[in-house]
Amino acid sequence: MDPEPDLHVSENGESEARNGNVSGRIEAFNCLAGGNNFADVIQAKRGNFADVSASKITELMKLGNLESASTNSLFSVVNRILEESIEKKNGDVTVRVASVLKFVVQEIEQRGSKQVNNMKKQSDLYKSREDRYHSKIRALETLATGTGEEIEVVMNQLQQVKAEKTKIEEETKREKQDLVKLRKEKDSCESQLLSLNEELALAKKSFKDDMFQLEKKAGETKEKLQKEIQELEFLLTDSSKKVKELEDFSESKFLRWKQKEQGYRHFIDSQFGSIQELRLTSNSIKQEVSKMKNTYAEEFCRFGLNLSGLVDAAQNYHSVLEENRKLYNEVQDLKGNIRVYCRIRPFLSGQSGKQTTIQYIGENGELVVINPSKPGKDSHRLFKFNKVFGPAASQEEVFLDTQPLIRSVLDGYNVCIFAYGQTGSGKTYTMTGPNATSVVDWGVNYRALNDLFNISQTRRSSITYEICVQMVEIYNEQVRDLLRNDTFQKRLGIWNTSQPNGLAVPDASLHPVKSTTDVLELMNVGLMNRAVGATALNERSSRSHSILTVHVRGLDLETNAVLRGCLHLVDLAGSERIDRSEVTGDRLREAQHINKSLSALGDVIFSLAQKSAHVPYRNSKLTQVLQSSLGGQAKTLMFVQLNPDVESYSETVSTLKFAERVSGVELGGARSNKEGRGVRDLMEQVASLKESVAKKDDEIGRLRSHKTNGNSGVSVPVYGPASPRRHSLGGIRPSRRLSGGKSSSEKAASELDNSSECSDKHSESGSQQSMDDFKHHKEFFRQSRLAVVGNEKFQERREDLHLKLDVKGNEDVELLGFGDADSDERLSDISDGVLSMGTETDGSINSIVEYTLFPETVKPPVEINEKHNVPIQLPRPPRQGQAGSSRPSLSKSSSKIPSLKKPATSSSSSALKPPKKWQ
Ligand SMILES: Nc1ncnc2c1ncn2[C@@H]1O[C@H](COP(=O)(O)OP(=O)(O)OP(=O)(O)O)[C@@H](O)[C@H]1O
Repeated sequence: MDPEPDLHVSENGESEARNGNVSGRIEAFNCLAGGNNFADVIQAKRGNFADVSASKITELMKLGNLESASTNSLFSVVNRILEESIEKKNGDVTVRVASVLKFVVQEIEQRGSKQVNNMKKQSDLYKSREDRYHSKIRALETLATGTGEEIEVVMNQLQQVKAEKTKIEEETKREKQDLVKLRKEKDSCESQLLSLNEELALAKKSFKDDMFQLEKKAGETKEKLQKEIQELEFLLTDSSKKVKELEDFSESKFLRWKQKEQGYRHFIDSQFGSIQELRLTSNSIKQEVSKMKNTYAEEFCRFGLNLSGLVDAAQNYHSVLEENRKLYNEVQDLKGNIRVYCRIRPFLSGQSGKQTTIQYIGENGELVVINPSKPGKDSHRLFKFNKVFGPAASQEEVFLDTQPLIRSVLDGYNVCIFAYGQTGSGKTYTMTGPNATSVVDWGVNYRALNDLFNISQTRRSSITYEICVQMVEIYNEQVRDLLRNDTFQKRLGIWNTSQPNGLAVPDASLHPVKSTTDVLELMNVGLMNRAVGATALNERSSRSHSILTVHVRGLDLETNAVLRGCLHLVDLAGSERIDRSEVTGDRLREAQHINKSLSALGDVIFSLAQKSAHVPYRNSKLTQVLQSSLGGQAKTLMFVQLNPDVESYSETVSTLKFAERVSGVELGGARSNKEGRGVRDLMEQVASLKESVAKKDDEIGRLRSHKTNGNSGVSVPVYGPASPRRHSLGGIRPSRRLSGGKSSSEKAASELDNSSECSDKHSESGSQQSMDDFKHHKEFFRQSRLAVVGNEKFQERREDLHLKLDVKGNEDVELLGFGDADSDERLSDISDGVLSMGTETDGSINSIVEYTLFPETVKPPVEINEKHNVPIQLPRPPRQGQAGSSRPSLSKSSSKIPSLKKPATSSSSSALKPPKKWQ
């Protein structure tokens, strides 16, 4: 900090140097002694200069406060004012600031001019002093020339003066320098002043603009406020009016409410009275209700007890239904009905927009198809089968219902499963499956064999099984072995009788298989060899019937009994009409053959349904191959495949009609091909009996000749052949046919009675041995008749034995009960002349039991049609209390089980009508 100068500048501009220092004086000039006062004022007002009123500032200026302020402080004041004014941008402040600035600038200017004047005056003063000193020097010089001493004094004085002079000169020099500095300062002040002026002008301008804007805004706001005030005033007047109205209204309402309140009070009083009354009555009602509640609770308890019984019954209803279904199937099994499962193919990819003919699929095998293109009364058709599988049914579901049938092959039954339906309806899909490599997609064939292997493995400790397969196809009425490549084109012969070993095509190669893998390999070979072609209905259509035959031979390790089962798995060729498949040439020939063979299949089935004496198996290779499974004691299952497309409606209906006829066919109860030890013992017994009979015959003959020779006087009557064999062949059979009313076993026993009587009568000297043998035989039949009621298998043995004794001689032993002979003994064109006799029973267990238990319900006697040597069924006398046959038809039996009743369709009776056309 500079020391505060103690120099005063008088008003007339003369400065008095107290310390004799010029620069100090100039500083003192700059830092006005009285400036402290103004600076204090400014200091006090710093940052709040806007609040200094204009009058006060003018007052301050008038008082000379500014004059006494230093230039630096004035500049700093100006700066601060400008900064603040820029910050605040206040219009009023700007005006005041402008005036202050003007004043300050004027002051600075005045000072500058004053300083210049002072400097001039000072330099004049110095000049005059110098002149005086010069004259003094000259005077002294003149004096010095007078005396030496004086000279010395003068010289000293002169030196002093010179020193003073140099001092003054130095001072002058310094002052000059100061002057230069002051000038410079003045220049900078002036330039600062200029820039300040410019800034002031700019600030003025911007302040003016701001002012204008603010004024404008103020005007607008004022207008707005005025408007709002007007509105508010208007609202105020309006609301006051409303308030008045409301007051009036509320007053009138208040009056009305008061009136109402009085009315309600009256009403409440009266209501209160009536409530009291009601309370009393409700109390009495409550008491009554509680009494009633108690009685109801008691009754509910009683009802609950009764209902629980009903609930149990309802819960059992479904199991009963299921049982009914099982029983129905069992009844069908016992009758030997062909089982029919219907499977509907889903629409294939790209067929999603197609209309379906399937309207309803029932749980109990009901199926309703409609013809959407021909709506009307007759557009709906109802069919009923053993089971209907919808489009969503999986391969596994389908097989689950087929499994029991396949398992019975291991118990020695013959089973035939075939798929029937138009081209592309899914026959191959069901039988083989779309992809042999995927187990999920496996069809019935693979699953069946897999199952056979699995079961045979689980039974291996008690029964050992051998399994062999054959695979043939029937293409254009030629049978081809699909598993023998070298003889692929070779035509195979078909045995024209049912073979004891179940080999319908003996020439076809027989392949032993030990695992499912073996089967898969063989079947792949077979499928590759199958004749396929494209038709308008299917890209890769099977143009042949393929037959996979599985032969099973089981040896019971305990009893040594041998089981023989045979499983035919048949994938028929498409059944569509020729015109639909749009084929010509070779394809036409194929289609004709296919249709012919399917038609022959229909004829056979129809003949079987009608129990015709003649079954035309020979009309096609297909029926010849399947003879053992269609007419024998086999279990048969048909898959009816349907294409749901509405365009296939007529095919679908004709397929369903065919299937319905098939489902009505009774083949007779299936029989197991079991060659047990008991049977073998019996056969041995029979053989020894026959031997002893033959011996007796010889003996009798010998005795007779001996008597004739020895006693010529006594004539010995000559009888016909005394052997039971000849007797049975000649005499017994016709008598059996006409005997009526007796069961086969009884008849056999009576025949034996007759024969023994005959022996007694005619061989007076017959040996005791022979008599014993016959008695033993007779006794055997009696025993077996008693046993049959509880033992069906024994019954079968007995019948076998009866047939053996009755029909044939020694050579029949091999065929008894083990082959695939037609148990109904219907006359087939294949067995013409071999099994020419009829029989009283249809060979089924049912009928045998029926004969045994109800001898009066025997079948009508059969007469021989002389011309054709064919047995003719005579009308059967109606059984007591029963109008029809002793073997109730399906519809009759099902009428006893309401849930299983067949739908009353026009085609339901068709099983008894000859088909117009099978295809
Ligand atoms: N249940 C099903 N689920 C899915 N696709 C099926 C089903 N049934 C059939 N298909 C498909 O329908 C098409 C025709 O089936 P498939 O070849 O088995 O008929 P098909 O009756 O054997 O014909 P063809 O008589 O010409 O041999 C095939 O593409 C098959 O994969």
